[in-house]
Amino acid sequence: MLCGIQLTRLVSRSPLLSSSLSFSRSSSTPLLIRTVAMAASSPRSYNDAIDALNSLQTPFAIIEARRKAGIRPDANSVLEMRAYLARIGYSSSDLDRLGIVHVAGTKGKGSTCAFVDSILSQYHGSRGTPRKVGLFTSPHLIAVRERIRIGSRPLSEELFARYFFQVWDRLESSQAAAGDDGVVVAPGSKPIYARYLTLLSYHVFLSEGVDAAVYETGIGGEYDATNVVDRPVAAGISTLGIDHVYVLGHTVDRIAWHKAGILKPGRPAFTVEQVPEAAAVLRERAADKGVDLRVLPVDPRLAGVKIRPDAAFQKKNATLAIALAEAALQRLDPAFSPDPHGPLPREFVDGLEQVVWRGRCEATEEDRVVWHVDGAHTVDSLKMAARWFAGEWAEEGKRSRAGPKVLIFNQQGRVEAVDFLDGLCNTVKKADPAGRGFEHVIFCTNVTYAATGYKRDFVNHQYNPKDIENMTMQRVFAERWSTLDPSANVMLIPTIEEAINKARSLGETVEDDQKVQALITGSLHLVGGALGIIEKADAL
Ligand SMILES: Nc1ncnc2c1ncn2[C@@H]1O[C@H](COP(=O)(O)OP(=O)(O)OP(=O)(O)O)[C@@H](O)[C@H]1O
Ligand SMILES: [Mg+2]
Ligand SMILES: [Mg+2]
Repeated sequence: MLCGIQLTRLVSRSPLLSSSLSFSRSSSTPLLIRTVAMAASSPRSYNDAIDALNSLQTPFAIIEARRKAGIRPDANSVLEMRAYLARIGYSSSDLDRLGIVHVAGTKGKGSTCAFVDSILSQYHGSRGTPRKVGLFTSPHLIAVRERIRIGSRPLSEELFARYFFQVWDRLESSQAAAGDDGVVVAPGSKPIYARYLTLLSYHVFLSEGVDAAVYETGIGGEYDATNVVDRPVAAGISTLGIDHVYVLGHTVDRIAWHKAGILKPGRPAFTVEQVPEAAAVLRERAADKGVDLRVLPVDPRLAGVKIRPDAAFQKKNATLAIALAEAALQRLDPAFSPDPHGPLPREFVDGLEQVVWRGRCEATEEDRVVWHVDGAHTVDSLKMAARWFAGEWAEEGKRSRAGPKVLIFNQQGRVEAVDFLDGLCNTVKKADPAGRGFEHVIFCTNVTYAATGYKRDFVNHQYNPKDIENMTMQRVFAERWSTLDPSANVMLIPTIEEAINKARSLGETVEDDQKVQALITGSLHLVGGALGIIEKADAL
């Protein structure tokens, strides 16, 4: 026992750092070369591509050094992306062929993009327009390839590997020392992980003849890798709040400044209602750029449309998606004309109702456990997730099935994550008429399996390996939770697999008609790993 916290397995004995990959952080340079050499001589499979991609992650030590030196992404980041784009054979005007809908925001970017994609795919199905719809999102839930979709389906492993190495070879063979904007990137060099995937997405979509591509920004907007698009068919900014404070700044107005970087002169632009500080910055930046930014109240045409979850935040996402899809269709189909007062076209309703966006407010049930899974990882979105869980739990209560509440939580990257816990704890307590919070609270790492470590697609060099081995963050979380709710049974469990097994074993102790009500949240990597284990498969 550790200050009332039960340590379920001795952390020092856990194989946390064993991974399905052959290289370690301490020897990344020579092994990186080996990975590349292997890739060149082998059949170049999907796994080879993921290994090569993982070698492009910035190691923890370099991230730390940059942080200490105060180095942040700046205008050069975008110039470098343009240079890389040129090296793989494209100019930013080639991107015009993609009919890009560009989305930034702190929360709801991915959901909004998925809605737009789903609506456009319905249109494709019924009218043949667009010809092909592409979707680029981040991060991934189960596998890297789901970040690049065509026709709403993740790129196949085969296509991913083929295009991945085409980009790789073009970059390696390029002798150019300067991009079209004069920025020098070393000959043969490659951009880091997220930028490489962005570059790859352009190559995939252009090669495959995509004519409507929906793009989620990675971090921010102004200096984001996706911000090489000069003429999007429309830009949208979803709900703003606090996240990525090191890169974007600590206040919502700084954050809004970055996000507004995707607004482009003369191009349709939309946002939803924002907190006043954010709204003011968006307005100012839009005016500076000569952009007519429309602020959308929740679309009244959504009445009667079954959006999941049926929550205010999701209606905002859907509202933004409708406006973006309308703008894209106006470009593509001269016959299309939106009717702001009439009912939504069938394709919009079907697109919104049938969207698949996994790992967000997702419930799945087994014998003794109902799993509630949500990848929220900011203060605000965790409150949303907690509210959703509390609502679901109340419904289960009406059916007398509500067994004990179990939380499985992790957030690896953000030191401020300990402050996420208060809202989560209190929201759930408030929703229980007896004022009880989670009876059992498990903090684990994002390491997938007890025996084999990380699944390849989740290998992450960006965190301090010692912190993971010692469960440093999780210990801080556990202590905070014990203060917030002394009656909770707080546990530290090293891997996702073991955390799930623990929740299942709690299910063995409940009454026959009851089910453990488990919430898994705090990190999309946690949630993706958990879904893979719960479903015993890659849940793509
Ligand atoms: N508009 C919103 N406001 C607040 N929370 C939201 C909103 N939309 C979604 N969320 C919450 O955030 C979670 C993540 O949603 P989504 O994937 O759409 O966000 P995102 O902006 O792509 O986030 P990230 O890329 O940082 O993971 C959802 O599961 C939900 O709990
Ligand atoms: Mg984010
Ligand atoms: Mg996202």
